[in-house]
Amino acid sequence: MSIHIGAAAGQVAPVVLMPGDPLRAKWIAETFLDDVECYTEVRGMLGFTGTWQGRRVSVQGSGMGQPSLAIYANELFEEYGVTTIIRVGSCGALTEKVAIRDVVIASGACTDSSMNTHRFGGYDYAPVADFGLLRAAVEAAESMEDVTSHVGLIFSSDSFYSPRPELMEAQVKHGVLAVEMEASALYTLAAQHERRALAICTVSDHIVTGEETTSQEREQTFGAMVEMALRAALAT
Ligand SMILES: O=P(O)(O)O[C@H]1O[C@H](CO)[C@@H](O)[C@H]1O
Ligand SMILES: O=c1cc[nH]c(=O)[nH]1
Repeated sequence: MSIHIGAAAGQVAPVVLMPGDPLRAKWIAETFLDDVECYTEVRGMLGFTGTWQGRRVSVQGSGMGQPSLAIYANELFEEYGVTTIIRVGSCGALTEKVAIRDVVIASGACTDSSMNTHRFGGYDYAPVADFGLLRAAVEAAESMEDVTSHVGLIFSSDSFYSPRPELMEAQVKHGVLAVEMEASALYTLAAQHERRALAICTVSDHIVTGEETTSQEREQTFGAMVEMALRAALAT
């Protein structure tokens, strides 16, 4: 057991899907996996292992924000030998190029977080997705007819309720498609540990049009990104 994950050695699979919401983790495990066991309930941050098309896969909630995700990603990489983490999150669209419920596959993640400022002593660092996972996710997305997907930059913010939303305008002018709160830390930690990571997010809120989905929809209806993630993780 690690401090924040109550699993014994071997209970976590090498491939982990990671939603922020622990109840989305439960829904994913119950909906997509066979032979599911819950391996942790520590702090209510649920984790499950099961099989998908005969291959072992885990689903672990990360909580909200980069400090929380970093706790789970560090423990999964360092104490459970996890090789691959794919975040399956929700996000807010920052441009009308992206619609509510579209899926954004994040090639890279910008951030306002001090975590990387601190880590790199003020130098900029460009957190990017694992290329093999990115390519496999794009190939999976291209074969799925009922979902529109986009590949590009996202913004991992420390604030859901931003005190200075106008600062996002420059990001959008430089190609950022959507905002969420975890991918930058995930990509950085995967690079540090020489493991693979990708973030795939469904648009739950549209910052331009004001459209939004309900809590229940965020928990239980973003299945296309989960299928993409499973296909990407296990194709490579
Ligand atoms: O739905 P999840 O995966 O939690 O992701 C998004 O939703 C949360 C905010 O509501 C943040 O964690 C953000 O990144
Ligand atoms: O607007 C949004 C929606 C989901 N997650 C975020 O961080 N922001």
